[in-house]
Amino acid sequence: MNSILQLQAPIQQLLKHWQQQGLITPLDRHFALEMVKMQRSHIDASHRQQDDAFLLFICALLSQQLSSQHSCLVISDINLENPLCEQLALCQIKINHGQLEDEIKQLSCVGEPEDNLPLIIEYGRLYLNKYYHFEAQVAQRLNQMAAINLVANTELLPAYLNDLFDEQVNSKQNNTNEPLINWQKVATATALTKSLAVITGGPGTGKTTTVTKLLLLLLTQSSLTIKLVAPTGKAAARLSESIKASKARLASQVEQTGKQELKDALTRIPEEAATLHRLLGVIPNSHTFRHNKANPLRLDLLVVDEASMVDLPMMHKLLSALPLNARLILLGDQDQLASVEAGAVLADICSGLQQHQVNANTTTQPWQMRYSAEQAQLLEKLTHQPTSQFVHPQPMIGDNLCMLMHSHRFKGDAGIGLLASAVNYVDIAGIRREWQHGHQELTWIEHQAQATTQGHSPAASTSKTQANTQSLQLLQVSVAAYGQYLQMILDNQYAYTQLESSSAALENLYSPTAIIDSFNQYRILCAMRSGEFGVDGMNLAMTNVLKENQWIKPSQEFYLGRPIIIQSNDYNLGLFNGDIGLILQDEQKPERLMAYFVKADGSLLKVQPARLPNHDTCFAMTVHKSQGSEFEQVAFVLPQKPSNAQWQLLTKELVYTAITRAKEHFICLGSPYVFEKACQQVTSRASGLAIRLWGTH
Ligand SMILES: Nc1ncnc2c1ncn2[C@@H]1O[C@H](COP(=O)(O)OP(=O)(O)OP(=O)(O)O)[C@@H](O)[C@H]1O
Repeated sequence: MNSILQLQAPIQQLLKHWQQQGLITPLDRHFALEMVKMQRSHIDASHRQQDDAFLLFICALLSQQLSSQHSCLVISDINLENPLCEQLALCQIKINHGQLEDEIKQLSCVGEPEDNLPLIIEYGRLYLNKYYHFEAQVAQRLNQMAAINLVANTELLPAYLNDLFDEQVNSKQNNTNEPLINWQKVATATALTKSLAVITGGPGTGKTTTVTKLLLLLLTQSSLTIKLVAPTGKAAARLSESIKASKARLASQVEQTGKQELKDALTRIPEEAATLHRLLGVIPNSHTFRHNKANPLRLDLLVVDEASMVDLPMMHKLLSALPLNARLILLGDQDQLASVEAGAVLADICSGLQQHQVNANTTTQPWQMRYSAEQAQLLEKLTHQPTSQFVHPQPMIGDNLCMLMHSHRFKGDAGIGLLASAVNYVDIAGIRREWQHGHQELTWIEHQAQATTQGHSPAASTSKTQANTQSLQLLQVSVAAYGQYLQMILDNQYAYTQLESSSAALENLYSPTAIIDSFNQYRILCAMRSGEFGVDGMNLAMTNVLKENQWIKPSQEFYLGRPIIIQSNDYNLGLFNGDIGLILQDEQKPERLMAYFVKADGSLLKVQPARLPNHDTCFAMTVHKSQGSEFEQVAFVLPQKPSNAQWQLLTKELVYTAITRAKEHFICLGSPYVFEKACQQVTSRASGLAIRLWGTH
């Protein structure tokens, strides 16, 4: 018990009970006690025991919320069934829902936005002061930028837009009777007319294609300093690759126009993307960045890809460092897992377009664009697309948004796209239909009580494998998939032994980049970290089965072919949380092993294994860590019998994110019950950002 703070016996009992039941963590307890201490310093000694207990209760609830990545506590959502409420009567506390907000406002450490107090209440939400300011300032800046209209050349732009957008795509969009709209064209026009543009959509809906065309048009009009960023190194590398590919595709279209200004502008579209951390300028061992409000970034236009991964504190830092006259384009998929840290900024920005909550009975499109009459008219003038049907009396920041809804990556009847869409709409009948359809791109492996061990595959033939036999089929697939990069490593090993006798062997060597590319074709993604079917269990199973098949020799920590995922940042080495590499023979000195990583700009980073920061093996990784990456084949592993705590993590967004990491083949090891129940758990993060951007809707 805190030595300075003397709590009365019932309150001590209450705290003890909460902790024993695992309802609060030591951090929650510490935070709540600090608030009580502070309250005591503000009120006279005659304070009542109920005051302490009530404050402890509210602070424990708030702290619980923050640990679950919510930005605040929504007071009307406080559930009196919450186990924390049991035993409150011991301290003579009665919670009266109707008066709860007023009672919280009476607490001396709770204040209004302008008060310098640790807790702030606004819009029926209780915030930690710091989070309140993050949220309020992010909203203020977004609203400010959203209101800035740019002068669009209505004489020239329609012709350019026609040059770049093929009207034929419309006919493929959907088979409803709704007028077909080329949303990529509309999104480009949106970003040409607004200082802030948010272009969202699922995988392959053409976000990069659209932004490349947009940059092309902008660069025909003026020379701009443009920066491309993404939250992780992997996502930045993908953005860079996608922009290059998109430019290459655009080249022939531009050529056909015969317009020199377009040809010139195409060469000026930047291709290199950096991580957000790199852009903002990391200061080692500090949470602050070199670029901030006092030292803004030097750029005219910033494109942020994978914006769903940007958490509230990071968005705050980014917007603070953005020059006042800069333009911002956010790209991302609002349906993916929300950021690892607090907030769901992209989902909140898009929330005003939501027509209804997605639930198990919904199969209709839940989103609809929301324009002001002026913007709809301008967009129609520029694009000749019928946007007026989406005029809304309260457009708010709707004028700045565009949602792309048609995936060009997955052909209309491709299983991955159809399954992802059914999961996204929580369409259980659709999910069952897609699994039963027999799509080539989808493979279902059922968790079974007892797996058969017939067959002579390497995995099945082993007796020492520690993995549960239920995952044998998956291990066989994984051995075959990982065998590709491991074969390249073995070929290199042989070639190195031949180097002395034949210099021609050098030509046969695979580069580290080629081997890492091959490794990145396939990945096991687990819903959980721990347990037999979590990352730890699957990594152990893979290590054993690959060893028994003599692909690897894991007798020492850093063995040839070991995949590594970095778990913490090391600014000196230039390695960051989530970076993935391989232990390979050193190209210069093949007798020693080095860890190789491909960085965001495509360059290779070679590090002595002993110097690696915190890391793990990475045959399997969590779905969370896979955000921003894609693989040809993905094997998604669900737990067999989730515990109560594990059920909390099994959400629709997790399943959707796992499926959409796969480009060609999606395998799932699970049970239909767990898969479907996970899809029915739709995440919602408590925040006030949506209200600040959209008002109450
Ligand atoms: N209008 C279109 N017509 C035909 N194909 C298109 C169109 N737009 C995009 N594509 C194709 O779809 C694929 C995905 O496009 P793009 O990379 O722009 O999508 P994205 O939304 O950025 O994808 P990701 O989810 O990977 O970020 C590309 O092969 C691209 O050529």
